[in-house]
Amino acid sequence: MAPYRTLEWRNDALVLLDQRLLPHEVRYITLTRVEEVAEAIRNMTVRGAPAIGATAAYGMALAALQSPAKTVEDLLRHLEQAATLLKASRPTAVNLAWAVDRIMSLVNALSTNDPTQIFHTILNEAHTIAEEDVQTNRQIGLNALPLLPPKVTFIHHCNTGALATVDYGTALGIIRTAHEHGHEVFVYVDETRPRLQGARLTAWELQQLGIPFQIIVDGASGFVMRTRKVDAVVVGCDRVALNGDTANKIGTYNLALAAHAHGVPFYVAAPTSTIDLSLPNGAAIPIEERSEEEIVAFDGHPIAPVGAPAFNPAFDVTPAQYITAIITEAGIAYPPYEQSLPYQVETAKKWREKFRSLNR
Ligand SMILES: CSC[C@@H](O)[C@@H](O)C(=O)COP(=O)(O)O
Repeated sequence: MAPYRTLEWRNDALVLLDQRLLPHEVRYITLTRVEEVAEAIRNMTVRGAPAIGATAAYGMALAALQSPAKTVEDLLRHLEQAATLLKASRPTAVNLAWAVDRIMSLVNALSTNDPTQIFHTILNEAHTIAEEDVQTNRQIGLNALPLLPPKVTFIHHCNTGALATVDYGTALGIIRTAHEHGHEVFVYVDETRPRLQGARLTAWELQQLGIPFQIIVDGASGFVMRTRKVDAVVVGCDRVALNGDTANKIGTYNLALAAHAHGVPFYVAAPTSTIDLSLPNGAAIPIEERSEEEIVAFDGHPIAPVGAPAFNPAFDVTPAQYITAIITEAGIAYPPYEQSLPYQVETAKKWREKFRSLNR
């Protein structure tokens, strides 16, 4: 593994592992301004729904630290602007808004005249969000264990590992937990066009964990399911609507259709911070469109003819009917998701409050 976590707070700055350079270079960048944090999220220096949520929380701490405001009123105005900037940096993963709103509601509930106290409150909450993320991921892995046979072959899409979170990972965390608990694990790793999170990042993590795998091109998953024994597809998510419709990296929907056609269980690993109960279904999930450049060129090298147009939605929505189960830190949600998901969210919230009161 890399020497430090994907993201860490050190000496009043946010340190991020630059994921654009992996797997060939391990380089960290140090950010001291909220504008830099928003840009790092936008340009995918840091990516993965839980990781960008925690990053944004630390971005709010930087906003408080860098603010020239002399009064609490001015500081609150400055923080509102920072919240808007961060939330606009990537639209699909709800963890971003979830983390920023969590910080803002805490700040708004404070009655203090001391800007320093506001900064410390934000920083503590960012640390809490980061630590909760790691525990959540480990629990998702444990919750999934009963679903898996002792010898288990997965297909996995994108990167959902330690790099996509503060540590450990969600769907990759399930694979990791199975491996740690003695299951005989093999993973087909979707390369995940166009940014190759699978070939670059998931393969890098699996190699370091000593988990056997092969990279496949995204279009190979149907053939692999048909000709080789695949026990489960596991993916992460960027936003899950009340009815279970799930937004995740582009290509997930195709994978779910192939899994359905071949009778392979399709599991979504979802921290409850990624569940958006305010949306009745997936139609209202905002889907980020990224630049054509990501498709017509790779790493600055042109692939397509000069001037060729491209359409680049970064995510798609898998209808709930193709999802066998959604695994959260509170347990396993089965259809009908309108009933099971609110229960999971409520349970996780109660645990968080209990944990918070025990640590007070
Ligand atoms: C635990 S990560 C879950 C999702 O965020 C992941 O599957 C994904 O789609 C990441 O997309 P990315 O564009 O790399 O941020």
